Amino acid sequence: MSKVLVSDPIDQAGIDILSQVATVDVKTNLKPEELVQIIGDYDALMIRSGTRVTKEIIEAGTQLKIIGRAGVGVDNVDVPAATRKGIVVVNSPEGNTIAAAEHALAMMLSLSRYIPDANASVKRGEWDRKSFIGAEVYKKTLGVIGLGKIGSHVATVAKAMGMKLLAYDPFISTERAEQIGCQLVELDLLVQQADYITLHMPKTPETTHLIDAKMLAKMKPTARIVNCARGGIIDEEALAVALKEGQIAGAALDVFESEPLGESSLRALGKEIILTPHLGASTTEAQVNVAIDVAEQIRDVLLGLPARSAVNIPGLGPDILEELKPYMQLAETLGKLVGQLAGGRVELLNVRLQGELATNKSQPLVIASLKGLLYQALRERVNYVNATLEAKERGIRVIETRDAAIKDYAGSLHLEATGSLGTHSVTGALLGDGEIRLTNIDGFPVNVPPSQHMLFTLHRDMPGIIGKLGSLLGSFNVNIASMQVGRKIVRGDAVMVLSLDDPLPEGILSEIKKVAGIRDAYTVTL
Ligand SMILES: NC(=O)c1ccc[n+]([C@@H]2O[C@H](COP(=O)([O-])OP(=O)(O)OC[C@H]3O[C@@H](n4cnc5c(N)ncnc54)[C@H](O)[C@@H]3O)[C@@H](O)[C@H]2O)c1
Ligand SMILES: O=C(O)CC[C@@H](O)C(=O)O
Repeated sequence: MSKVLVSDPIDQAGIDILSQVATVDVKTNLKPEELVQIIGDYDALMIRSGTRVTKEIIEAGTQLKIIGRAGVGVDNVDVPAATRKGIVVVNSPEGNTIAAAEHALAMMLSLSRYIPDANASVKRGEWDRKSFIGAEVYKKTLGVIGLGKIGSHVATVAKAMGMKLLAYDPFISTERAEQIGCQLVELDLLVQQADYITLHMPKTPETTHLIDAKMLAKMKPTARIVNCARGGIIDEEALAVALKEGQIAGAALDVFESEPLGESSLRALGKEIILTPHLGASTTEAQVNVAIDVAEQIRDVLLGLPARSAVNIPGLGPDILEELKPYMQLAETLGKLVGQLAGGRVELLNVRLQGELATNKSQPLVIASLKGLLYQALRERVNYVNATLEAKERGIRVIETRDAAIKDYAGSLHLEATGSLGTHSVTGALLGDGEIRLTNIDGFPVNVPPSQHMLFTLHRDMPGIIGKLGSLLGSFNVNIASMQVGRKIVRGDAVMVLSLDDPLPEGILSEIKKVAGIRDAYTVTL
């Protein structure tokens, strides 16, 4: 019989499902070194946010087939390490949506009426009615940043309470926002006009400290902000200053840059702030939902069936999976790349399956391309199961073509994304050893392996340009690992593809675009 280790508190409904097919050991509060010692005995690991599944733990899990995260965020799992070892990582993308949305709404109302402090004062034996004069949300403007599953539910309920809705989400279409009753606006306008702001996007390099001192300074002095998404989207130090100096009226936080929250200037503030210990998903209903959702997937995988919400490996039959697995990685990488080159909102994705990939069996590669494309917006919430639906909801049209006659490589994949900022294309193939090669960028032939940090320029092929770019990167202490120019004619238009050892520091992209001969530049993180 298989063995499952449950290392965080999980609802009994989940344990019951696992017990149908496996021996289940519940061992919570394990130290990392204790987990490394025992994980070798287990076929599956089920966690919540309390267990950090590091590379060391994954390496020691010699029998591990699946890691199940009872919740959305897999930020506590080293997914690349699991993928390398062929371990499926599954989550529950929707099980706690309502719980998190209701927590955000509860935070907004509590903040408006000072409920936590008023309650504490009565419990201290006081009867103070003057200190807790609140504000109504009716007819006020709510700015929703991140109009995905949770943001949409918050917006729908807020509308029913008579609020006017603004939304900012660079990956959502105007039509989709209007369906939910929101006016899609730029971020600056939202923060300037909103009486209440609620955050519902993932934590990414773009959203980290998105709400910083400058952004807080743009808000109304009566504005109140709620963060039930991820810690670090708000700069906590800047927020404490803004609240102390009365730049904004209030804030309610469920999530923190570092959890559990340690020493923090936020704790010293008064009734203008509410702090909860990451309780967004903590309802009985949500915990039952996520436990059942993830336990069923662990059960299925242990029985040799596909998982329905795999973050890393698709829920396909083992035979097709085996055949397509290397190409799935290619498709996802190309999707990530073309999405970042296109920037902003993508409206159309053209996927051309070439050479031996031009068969019906390759359809999952279209899904993998979409998963890669949507990763920028949705991070671990997009998977092979929901990618098509998420794309449809975002108004992304997908055109799939097949061309068996293109035989530069045994099989290759060409993606073209058209969005609000223009059209970009990438082509890629696999070498004999399974290594990915980018073979064409925006119509220019190249031959480069993808790397984590990349820089692409569109420029005029002329003497000195490579040197200028090299010294500019050097002056910012950015090390170039490799560089290649793709051109069609000498001294015509060209692309330069650079693999960098380090991420590009902020501000450098605009400097690069100023170099004479460079028309455009894009950074990509894979
Ligand atoms: N507090 C909790 O316990 C709790 C519980 C569940 C989820 N969460 C968090 O809530 C957040 C939202 O979850 P969800 O299920 O609604 O996710 P989702 O994927 O359905 O929606 C996220 C939305 O954010 C948008 N987005 C991405 N980058 C953005 C940017 N730079 N600016 C604005 N919008 C951007 C995406 O387009 C997407 O529409 C996530 O961070 C998730 O981890 C917290
Ligand atoms: O309570 C939890 O397990 C975390 C919930 C939430 O942040 C998630 O990512 O699903």
